[in-house]
Amino acid sequence: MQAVVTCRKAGTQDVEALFTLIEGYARQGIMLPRSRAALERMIHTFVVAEVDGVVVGCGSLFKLGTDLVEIRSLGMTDGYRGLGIGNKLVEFLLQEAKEQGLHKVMALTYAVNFFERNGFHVVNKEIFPEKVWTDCVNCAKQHACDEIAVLKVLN
Ligand SMILES: CC(=O)SCCNC(=O)CCNC(=O)[C@H](O)C(C)(C)COP(=O)(O)OP(=O)(O)OC[C@H]1O[C@@H](n2cnc3c(N)ncnc32)[C@H](O)[C@@H]1OP(=O)(O)O
Repeated sequence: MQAVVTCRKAGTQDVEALFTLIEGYARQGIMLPRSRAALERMIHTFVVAEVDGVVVGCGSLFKLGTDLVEIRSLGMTDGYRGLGIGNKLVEFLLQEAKEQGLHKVMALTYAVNFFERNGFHVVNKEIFPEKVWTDCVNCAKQHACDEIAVLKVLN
């Protein structure tokens, strides 16, 4: 029987799964760490992907301005990468952004090809307002950021 993949908004019952997933990538320097308390506070910004009811991926939308939002904390658990679930999560996040009336979606990432396949293009980091960099104070690489900025403008 084929596995059922679904995307949905996260709830407080997902905090532990999100914490574990993000912590794993934070240790590899791919994501910023998020405490359980912070996740609880920001849970309304998160979406999750489930396979047969088990959380295998997540992503979040962080509002940066009246029309600009950032995709953050996007990742799959081991064994679930490369199965098209990331594409589904991004689609879901873009739909969420649209419903919130936000038409410019950006991300800072190393997975540039993945975002390009989802209709984003590489842009100069300098085009974003100062506000974008609020989270960077928590990043070990803040003075040597090598992530690439990508942007998608929604119709
Ligand atoms: C803003 C941020 O949060 S950036 C952090 C991004 N997260 C990470 O780097 C964590 C590690 N990676 C992952 O968790 C996942 O691989 C993700 C989120 C990047 C992509 O999710 P997946 O489910 O693996 O991607 P999916 O299977 O939908 O792949 C879609 C396409 O992107 C490509 N792709 C997937 N991951 C990557 C990557 N890291 N770099 C480049 N291309 C990629 C795939 O080859 C695939 O191409 P295809 O459609 O021609 O086959």
